Amino acid sequence: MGSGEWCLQKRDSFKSETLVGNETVPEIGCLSIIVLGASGDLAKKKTFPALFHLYCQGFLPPNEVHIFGYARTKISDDELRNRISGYLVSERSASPSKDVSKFLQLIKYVSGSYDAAEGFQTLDKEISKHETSKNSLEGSSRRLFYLALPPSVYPSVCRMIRRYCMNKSNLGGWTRIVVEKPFGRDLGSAEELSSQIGKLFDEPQIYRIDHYLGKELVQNLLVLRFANRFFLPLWNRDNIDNVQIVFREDFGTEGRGGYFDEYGIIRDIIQNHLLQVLCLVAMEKPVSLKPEHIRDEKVKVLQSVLPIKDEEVVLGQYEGYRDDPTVPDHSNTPTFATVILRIHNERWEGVPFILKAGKALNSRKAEIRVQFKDVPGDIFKCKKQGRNEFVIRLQPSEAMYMKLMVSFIILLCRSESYYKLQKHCIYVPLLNLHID
Ligand SMILES: NC(=O)C1=CN([C@@H]2O[C@H](COP(=O)(O)OP(=O)(O)OC[C@H]3O[C@@H](n4cnc5c(N)ncnc54)[C@H](OP(=O)(O)O)[C@@H]3O)[C@@H](O)[C@H]2O)C=CC1
Ligand SMILES: O=C1O[C@H](COP(=O)(O)O)[C@@H](O)[C@H](O)[C@H]1O
Repeated sequence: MGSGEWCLQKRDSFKSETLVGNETVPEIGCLSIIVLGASGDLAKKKTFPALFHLYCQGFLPPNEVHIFGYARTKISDDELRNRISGYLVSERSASPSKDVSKFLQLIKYVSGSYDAAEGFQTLDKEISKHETSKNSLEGSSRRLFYLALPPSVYPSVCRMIRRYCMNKSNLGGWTRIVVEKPFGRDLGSAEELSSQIGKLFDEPQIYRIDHYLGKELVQNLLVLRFANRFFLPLWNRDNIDNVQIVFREDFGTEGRGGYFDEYGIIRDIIQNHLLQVLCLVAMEKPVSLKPEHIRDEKVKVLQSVLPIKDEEVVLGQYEGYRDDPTVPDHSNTPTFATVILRIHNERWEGVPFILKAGKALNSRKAEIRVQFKDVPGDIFKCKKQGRNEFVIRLQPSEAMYMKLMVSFIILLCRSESYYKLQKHCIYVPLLNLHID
């Protein structure tokens, strides 16, 4: 396959095999995907669009998959469909509007609270109705619960699922839950959450996710670092001056105050997305690509981070944040933060990792900027000499580029202006060449 070509593998469905006792049994039942918090921002911007992409690629065949939305807001099936339809974009489909309307027909909405039996009993009835209509043998069907909700409600929602909505017996079917970040508010609440969910579900049933790990260039970080000789000798304190990991968004909370104000930008972005990226940038080579080996190396990085100094933290809140009706009038929650982390180990001693995140800024961008040290013994005596940088732009328009020093003459030598320049040029300045 030539570079730049897409590799799209069509699968018939998500069916595979599941372990029942000591035996593997083929999955034969139908699949229900239940999005809890379906009225919210994550659901409309990311979860339903992601399901739509899977549907368009043939992973969610309508004869065996149904999707349920659940939240407290009292809306009809069609109202939910209208809320999300504008976010469903299929660039590669021949008939996008047909795909959208077929996909929307797979969705049913159930309204109910997150801590009372009634809503979850109704939800269970609706799921069972769908399973029966597909002639799915009781116990063979698969139920995937996606919690697009603030972490404060995970324990009660998990209890309700456990009590009222589990797959009924063990005939190759299963019940799984997907939980979003942030996982709690601090160490104590994260440990408590883990133990609460752990009492209700076995570890293989629980999926904790961070969608930054699914971004193409984040997935590429290990390959970049450990499959390219180029970077091996440079990636350390001898050559790198600082690393900046930056997230900026050009919109504010937009009605998400119910979740955001309780957590703030540090818990929303830095503690999870940016720390995951930091770990991949800073970690040592794992023994293999097994998840446990990668996790072990990430944990070592986190264990080596020194306590943060107050003078190396800046917090801010954008003007107008409190005008959002879902935000309390006197909120002190930060919507911007810069934090310097220092990793106390042989590779990174003395190299600041500058983490920045902010909402309602002037542009939308997420990037990793590695700034190299100045070249020793500069013979060019050029005060404008910039630093070498290696930049990985995670979004928008994924890119990797380097900032290198070159001479002006070389840059223009193939263009007409070179010849014009030659006549006048006595002094050749150094240029910061930006290769995108
Ligand atoms: N938005 C995004 O792009 C992303 C968000 N996430 C994570 O997803 C989760 C949800 O975020 P998001 O959808 O943005 O947030 P929202 O504020 O949109 O909340 C989602 C839904 O949860 C319910 N809800 C909100 N606040 C509360 C509350 N205090 N108690 C009970 N229910 C509440 C509301 O539904 P109703 O009132 O109808 O019940 C709301 O529609 C968070 O953990 C966030 O970190 C992760 C990745 C990206
Ligand atoms: O997790 C979150 O991420 C989004 C930004 O995600 P992106 O993939 O569009 O960069 C952010 O808006 C939200 O506040 C946060 O909860």
